[in-house]
Amino acid sequence: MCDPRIIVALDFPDQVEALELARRLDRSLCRIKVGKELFTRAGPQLIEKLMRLDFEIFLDLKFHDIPNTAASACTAAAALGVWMINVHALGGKKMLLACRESLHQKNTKLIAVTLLTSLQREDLDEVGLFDTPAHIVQRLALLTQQCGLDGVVCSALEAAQLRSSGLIEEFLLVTPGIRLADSGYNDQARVATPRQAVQNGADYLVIGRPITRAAEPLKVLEKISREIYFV
Ligand SMILES: O=c1ccn([C@@H]2O[C@H](COP(=O)(O)O)[C@@H](O)[C@H]2O)c(=O)[nH]1
Repeated sequence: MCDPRIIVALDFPDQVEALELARRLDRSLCRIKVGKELFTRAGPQLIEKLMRLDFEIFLDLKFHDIPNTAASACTAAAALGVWMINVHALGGKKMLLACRESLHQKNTKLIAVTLLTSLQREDLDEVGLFDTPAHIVQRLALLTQQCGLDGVVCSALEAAQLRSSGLIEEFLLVTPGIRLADSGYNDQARVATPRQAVQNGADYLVIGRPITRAAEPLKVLEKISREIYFV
């Protein structure tokens, strides 16, 4: 199978809308991300339905809990046969190690969210993290790699710096906060265009509303795929 770099975030309140949109996409050009809202409403049956459409699934539940609970949740998520799952790196080293261990000999990729792409410097100050997003992302990415996970979620703005900071080449950088030159930020803060993201070294681009809210989602997906193909 080819390795499409675009992951379409299906943030919908019900599975009818989600499946309808998925059927309009081209599975050779994208994977699908199912997040908290859709999974809470539609559950594991939806994952099966999307996999029957031949999509690989990133189940984006961002587990963040004590090590035993987070690790058990990872085991349960991976048992659904999804391509990728995630946890929050701020859960700390013991949690990351327990989650990694819980997926021993499983094919599911495990990545960790560094700092949400909706956060900027002032938001970090408010929760007592007195440093730049770039520094915090860097520290959390190194910790995640040391714990043996497959990669991190970060913004594309941090990707170039991470790539030149000694992370192993195979370590995956998965970047949400992707915005087209003519689309608004919505609730995102640390954003980049698809082209900038790939130039900066992102492996996968998570794109929701710019595709799912477009009048012709497939056309936007095809356009972005062409834009990043030769970068
Ligand atoms: O740091 C993060 C982690 C996850 N996300 C998720 O990605 C998509 C982005 O959707 P857009 O509509 O393109 O903004 C969404 O599902 C988030 O939950 C993120 O944005 N940032």
